Order: sequence, then structure tokens, then C-alpha cells
Amino acid sequence: MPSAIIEEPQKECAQKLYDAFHNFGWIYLKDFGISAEEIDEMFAWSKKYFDRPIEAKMKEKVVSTFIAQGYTADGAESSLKGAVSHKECYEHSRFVNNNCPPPRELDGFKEFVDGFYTAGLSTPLRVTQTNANQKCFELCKHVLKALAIIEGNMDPEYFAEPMKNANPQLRLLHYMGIQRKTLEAEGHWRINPHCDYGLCTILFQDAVGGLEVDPDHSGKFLPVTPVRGTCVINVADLLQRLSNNRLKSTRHRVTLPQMTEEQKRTLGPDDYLPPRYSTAFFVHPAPSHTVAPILLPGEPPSEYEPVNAGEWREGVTRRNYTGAHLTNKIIKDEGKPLHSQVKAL
Ligand SMILES: O=C(O)CCC(=O)C(=O)O
Ligand SMILES: [Fe+2]
Repeated sequence: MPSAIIEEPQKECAQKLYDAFHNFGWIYLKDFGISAEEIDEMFAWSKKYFDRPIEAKMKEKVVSTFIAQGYTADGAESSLKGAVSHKECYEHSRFVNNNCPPPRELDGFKEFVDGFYTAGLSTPLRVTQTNANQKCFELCKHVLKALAIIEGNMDPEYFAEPMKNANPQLRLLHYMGIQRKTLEAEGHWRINPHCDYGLCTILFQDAVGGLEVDPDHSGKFLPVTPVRGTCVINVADLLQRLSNNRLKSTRHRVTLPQMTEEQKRTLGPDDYLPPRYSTAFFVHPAPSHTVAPILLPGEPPSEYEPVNAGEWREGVTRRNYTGAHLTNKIIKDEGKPLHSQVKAL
């Protein structure tokens, strides 16, 4: 039973958020404390990171599915057999970042991306300035609290403990400039249709477009048109399991943006689409946390078994990186489970 008294305005806001997640699976959020300029800064850092030579980035590639941290080259990760996702990305972790470019490579980058996690920690890790990226971790905690207030009569503080040692994953994405005909070919995407596999995802996109969602899993994808100064939040697999399908994991993909004939004519030489930048913040609970479905009174047993969050995450990461369909098997699986490396905060 809820252990705290929730004020009406807070409850009303939580209800709106919950209804949007329940009915659509994803939302746009505005006025959430991160300005459009701060989001621009995020993409400016991304651009600096990806503009470096491929040899430098490959030295920092992801080498373990337990600590999926570092660089992933074009084509090295795909969650769909037979699909090619034309993107490169950089994953940053809250705790272990051995594959982060050193200051001599990219001065200031580590401090910037580290900052996604540091707000709100009551330890020496806490920093006094508050910038956009620190607010991401705070934002995800607020969103989860709002959902807990409404969902299945949960304790509003339900997520406080699993988020304390949580290791959400920050992912900077760069979709290289690409010919239109490549993306029009069967099985080619900027990112193939998939569901995220944490609790939920906070996503920032630039103005290029191409993100689409299929919340009903019916194959009918709708464009998520970029709106400056907003972020998009979508439900992911663990929240679907936890809520016993009351919240549905949102299927999504990135492909050709919707374009008028005029826009197609002005694409430039050889029909190249401009590059696209986005940043995802995948909200995962602490690896030791068990995610078990919450049943409403009288509900029949769930189709979902309880899962350990760390094993779940590692299992999906392994599938995405080492599927037989991928030629670039970069994972050596030599890492130790993350929770055994995390020092007590
Ligand atoms: O780039 C985007 O807009 C979506 C990225 C995404 O879905 C992912 O990385 O899981
Ligand atoms: Fe995704």
C-alpha cells in the first residue's frame, strides 16, 4: 500500500502521465528542466566524439556484454535478424567507463557525459553545478515515481531502492549521412524496429526526423516529429513485465524522415540524407533487482516469470551484439557482472 500521502496536483499530473503511457506507450515532455540550448550542447559533444577517426573510436569499442560501454561501429549491433542498422553509437555507464576517450583525445567529454548521472547523489560524487545531463537521472526517477503513484496501487517509493544503485545507460547515437536509396532497400534502417529492454527510455533527437513508433505492435508506424526543446519518453520491456501489460513496451525504429517531393529534390548530390544525432538514456534498475509482475486484485497469474534485472540486460545485450546475423563479433565476454564491480556508494 502507498506509504506516503500524495498531494492532489502531483497525483493529477501522475495520472496524466500514466494515462499517456497506458494509452500510447510514449510521450513528448516539455518544460522538464533541460533547455533546448542544453540539448544542442549534448549534440555538439556527440558530434565532436564521432568526428574522430574510426581507428581512434575502435580502440574504445565495447568488449563485454556485462559492461556494454564504449564505441559500437556501423553494423556491429542489431536486434533483428537480417536487418542492417546504419548507425554508430557510444555507450556511457554510471560506474565503469574504461572505453571513454581520455582527455588528450577529447578534453571535457568525460566530465560532460559523467554528469548525466551525478545529480542527486548524496556522496562525494555529488557535484554542485546542475547542467542538462545531470537532470536526466533525476528526470527518470520522477517519471518512475509518477508511474508508481498510479500503477497497481504501488508504493510511490517503489523505485527509490532499485534506482539507488541503478546503472542507466547513456547512448549517444550518430546516424551517418546516407543515400536515400539505401534506406529504401529491404532490411536497411537507421535503426531497425525494436523495443527497448529497460524500464523506460528518455530520448532526445535533433531536427532531422525519421523516428517512428508502433505502440500497438500492429505494424502501423507513426512519425515522432522532432519538436525543439522536448524529449520523448517511451515504455520499455521491464515496465511492461512489471505492470503485467498495463503499460506496453513501445516498438520504434528510425528510417527515412517523411519528406515532401520538394524536400526530396533538394537533398543534394546523390540524394544524401543529412546525418542525424540523438541521445538515449535507457533507464534500468539496479542489476540485483528482481522484476516481478504486479498483479491487481483478482488478476490471474501472469505470463511473465520474475527476472533478475542484471541477467536480463546482459542476455539481451549479448543477443544484440553476437547474433549469428552479425559479421562483426566484437564481444569477448570477459567482463565480470557489473554489480560485482560497483563500489558501494
Ligand atoms: O535515434 C533514435 O531516435 C532512437 C534510438 C533508439 O531507439 C535506440 O537506441 O534504442
Ligand atoms: Fe530504442
